[in-house]
Amino acid sequence: MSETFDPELVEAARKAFAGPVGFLKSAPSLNFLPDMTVPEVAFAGRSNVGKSSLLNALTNRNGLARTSNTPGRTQELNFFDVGDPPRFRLVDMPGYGFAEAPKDLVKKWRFLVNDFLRGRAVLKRALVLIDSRHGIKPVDREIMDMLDGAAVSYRLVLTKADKVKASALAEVTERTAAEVRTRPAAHPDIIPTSSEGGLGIPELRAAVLEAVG
Ligand SMILES: Nc1nc2c(ncn2[C@@H]2O[C@H](COP(=O)(O)OP(=O)(O)OP(=O)(O)O)[C@@H](O)[C@H]2O)c(=O)[nH]1
Ligand SMILES: [Mg+2]
Repeated sequence: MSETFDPELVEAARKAFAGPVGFLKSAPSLNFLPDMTVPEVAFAGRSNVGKSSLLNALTNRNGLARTSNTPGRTQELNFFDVGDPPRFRLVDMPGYGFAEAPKDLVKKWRFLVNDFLRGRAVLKRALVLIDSRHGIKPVDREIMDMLDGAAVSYRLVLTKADKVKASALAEVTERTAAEVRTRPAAHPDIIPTSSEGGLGIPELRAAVLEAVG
């Protein structure tokens, strides 16, 4: 189910995210990653699920991460530093699983999960975003299998909550929580969010701050 966060953590997270945010680097390949000096949280999910929009909502900066109606907008790993000096780093990942996705993108994703998500010591958590209207899809299960297999700690976040009725949101939250309960590396609680309406944004900030310690 959804979770209640300590108000002090929520306030600390609000302050942390209100500080300077800078685009650090776009990494076209795993040979060009930033140094491992700052703890990281990565945003994963199907194309068009709202990863870049959520990153903008969290940092309260429209247009920081580029968003688009066309699936496949984000093609590289994009790193954003929060705080100066940086307190943590947010990683906007390319989306997976869109219909027109070239085969090599699926391969690229396997590679990303195996080599980036598993191999990066500073990566504290992955957030796996799920569209509130659709719930978990088979391709999300594939990604969760990889994360469980690689023992990468992750948390499921519902996006676009403003697009569904409250009753449908409660239902998809419960259904999603029931499914992740059996997954070893998944956090048991789900955070429903909306980048448009602001639902769940303070809570997700708190979850990020908690993950980076
Ligand atoms: N109504 C509503 N629309 C949203 C929300 N979040 C994102 N969108 C819209 O969904 C579309 C995709 O958003 P992006 O943030 O670009 O999605 P993405 O996951 O980064 O996509 P890729 O980079 O292609 O993987 C855009 O048209 C957004 O405006 C939300 O919370 N509510
Ligand atoms: Mg994107």
